[in-house]
Amino acid sequence: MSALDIEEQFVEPLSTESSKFCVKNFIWSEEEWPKIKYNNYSDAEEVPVISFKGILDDKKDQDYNKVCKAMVDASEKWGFFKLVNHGVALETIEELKACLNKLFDLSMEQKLRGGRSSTLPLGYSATNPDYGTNLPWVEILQLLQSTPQVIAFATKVFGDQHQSFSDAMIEYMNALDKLGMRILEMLAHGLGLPDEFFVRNFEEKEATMIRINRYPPCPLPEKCLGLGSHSDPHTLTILLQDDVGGLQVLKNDNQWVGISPIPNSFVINIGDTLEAWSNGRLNSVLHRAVVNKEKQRLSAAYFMSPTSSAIIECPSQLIDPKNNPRKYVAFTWEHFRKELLAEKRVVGKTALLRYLCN
Ligand SMILES: O=C(O)CCC(=O)C(=O)O
Ligand SMILES: [Fe+2]
Repeated sequence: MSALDIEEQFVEPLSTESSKFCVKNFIWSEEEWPKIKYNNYSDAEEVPVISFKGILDDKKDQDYNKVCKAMVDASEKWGFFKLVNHGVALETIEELKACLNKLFDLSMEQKLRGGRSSTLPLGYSATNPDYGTNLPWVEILQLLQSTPQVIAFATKVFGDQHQSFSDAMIEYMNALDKLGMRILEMLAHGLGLPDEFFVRNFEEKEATMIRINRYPPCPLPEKCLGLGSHSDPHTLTILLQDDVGGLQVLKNDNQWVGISPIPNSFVINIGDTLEAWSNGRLNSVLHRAVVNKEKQRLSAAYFMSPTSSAIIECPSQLIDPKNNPRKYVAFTWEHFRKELLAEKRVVGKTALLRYLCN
C-alpha cells in the first residue's frame, strides 16, 4: 500500500457516528514523531527495579531502610522505577485486564453508553476529539476511585450484567490504594520525613483517578503517538502495562528511553504534585506512549491524588535557604486540578510553572 493510501485509511476502532477519522487525522507535528520503536529497549540504561520481597511484613529494619532509600534515589534520578513482589494479588490484576479487554472489545455504540455525560463526568472516550490536532491514538476509560461512579459507568454499559466489571475495578482500585499508600510512606521514610507525612493527606479517596488506555494497532506508528509527551500532574502514578511495550521516558540527556515490560510488575512514577512537595528532589519526568503496527496494547494508570483541600508545601527539613531555596509556593490539589481542567490538555511539563516562587 502506498504511503498516501495508508493515510486515507478509515480508522474504525477510534471513530464514532459523529467523529469519523482516517489515519491522516492522527498524524502529529513532525518534531513529535517518535524515532525509537515501541520494542526498542536495546541501548537503554534501564530504570531501577525495586522489590518488596521480605519487607511487606511491616518490619522497619535495615532492609526496609535500604529499599526506601533506593526508591528515593530512583525517583531523583529517573522519576521512574519498576516494582516487583509488590503484594497485589495476580488474580486481582488478571481479572481487571480481562474485564477491560472485554469492555474495549464491545461495539462502539455500547461503549459510548458509558461516555462522558451530565450524569457521568468521566467515562469512555475514543481518542480525544476535543484536542483538534495531535490526536492521541488511543481509547480511554477514566474513572474516579468512587464505587458509585464505577457502578454508574458499568451499569450504563452492561446494564444488570455489570457486577463482574464493577467488582474487578473496585477490588483493583482498593488494592492499588493500599500499595500507593505504602509507597508514599516509604518515600517519606527515605526522605527522612515522618512516615505519615504524605499519607495523612490522602483521606479523600475519590480524588484519585484511574485512566485506562487501549492503543489499537496503528498502520503509521512513525508519525502517530498513543499519548504525547507529558508529565503526570498528580502525586504518584502506578502504571500497569501488558507485555507489548510502548512507554518511553525522557532522560535528563534529552534521549527517549523505552521501558521494557517485565511480568507481574508495576511502573511507578512521580507526579508534579510530589515534585513540588519535595522541592524538586523527587522528579516528575516527561514520558509518552508510542504505538505499533502489529499489536494492541493495554495500560492502566492509577493516579494517586491527595484530598482536595490538602496543602502542598515542601516541609522545611527539605529546604536549605542557601543551596536549595524554596521553589514553589503552597497550593491545594483542588486549585491545581481546577487549573488543569481549564487548560484541557497538558503538554510537556509546564503545569507546575504557575506555582514557581517569584
Ligand atoms: O500507556 C502508557 O504506558 C503510558 C500512560 C500514561 O502515561 C498516562 O496515562 O498518563
Ligand atoms: Fe502519564
